[in-house]
Amino acid sequence: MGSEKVPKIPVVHLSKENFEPGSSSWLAACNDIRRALEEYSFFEVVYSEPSMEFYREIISVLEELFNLPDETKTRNTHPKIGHGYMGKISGFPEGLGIEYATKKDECQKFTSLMWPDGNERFCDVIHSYTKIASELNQMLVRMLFESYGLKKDHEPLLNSTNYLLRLLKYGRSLGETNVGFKAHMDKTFLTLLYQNPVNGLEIRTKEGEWITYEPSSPTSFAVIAGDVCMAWSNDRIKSSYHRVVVSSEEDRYALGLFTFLDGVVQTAEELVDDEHPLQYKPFEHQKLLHFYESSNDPDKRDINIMKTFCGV
Ligand SMILES: O=C(O)CCC(=O)C(=O)O
Ligand SMILES: [Fe+2]
Repeated sequence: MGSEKVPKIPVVHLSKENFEPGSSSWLAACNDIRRALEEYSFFEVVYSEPSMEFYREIISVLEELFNLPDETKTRNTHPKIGHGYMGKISGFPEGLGIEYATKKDECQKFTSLMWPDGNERFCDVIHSYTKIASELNQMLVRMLFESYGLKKDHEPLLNSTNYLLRLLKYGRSLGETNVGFKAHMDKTFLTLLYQNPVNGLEIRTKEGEWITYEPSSPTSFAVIAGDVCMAWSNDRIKSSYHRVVVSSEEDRYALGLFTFLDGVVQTAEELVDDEHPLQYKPFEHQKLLHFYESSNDPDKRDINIMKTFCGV
């Protein structure tokens, strides 16, 4: 019998209510999060929300949105790639972005663009979902800082965080065998992904093996480390290389919450020492996005662009 270990995506259980910062279970979870990110750049968090009933609402409003005519969805324009409407091009899902989605008026603006006569239910559901996911993101950042012994330092980072919500649909057209998202690394600090029961998200391990994310419950989120987390952590946490391959007949819906930072981002000085010499110069997150978008390198999705952008 083979004794080879099959790599498994780490799972962390967190609850909004029953979790006292500083308690032993909190500190143990902080360390689990750090270890998961250092080892896999990715983990599953089983959270206390959303309820099953709210989960159904989320998926139902997504179906309603993607059923709108293309000429309505394409009204969602944005100068930044992936922030507005993403058409159905080969290798990518259909997507719609809502920048600053934690703000109710931004959700309202998007809703009015899609439904000029209004759609209060859509607006409320999407805004409430973003609230849940952004609170979870804040808790995770706080725990990550704490696990490195950087107790109070998470506040400036959280205060300068902006959220982009991307709504995604992977639907197979006639004749297509699968639909997906080409392998890439996110240009975020962290990304939180939530989905319907149709799987497809895969991550590549350090050993080069692709493993499928199979969420264990409707309160599971995938947590993905992005390029900015890699620079902040001085390469202790690598950016996750991931892709989506959906071969199911059923449509896959996913919601991605992407975090971007204002101002200058610097590597945490406590994470620089003789064993871990400084890898990245301070940089602006917005300039990183611009650098990536304006690069003509056909392999830019597959390489560590941080080294070229701001490597020491
Ligand atoms: O659909 C997913 O689960 C992943 C999407 C993704 O990787 C992205 O939007 O950057
Ligand atoms: Fe991604």
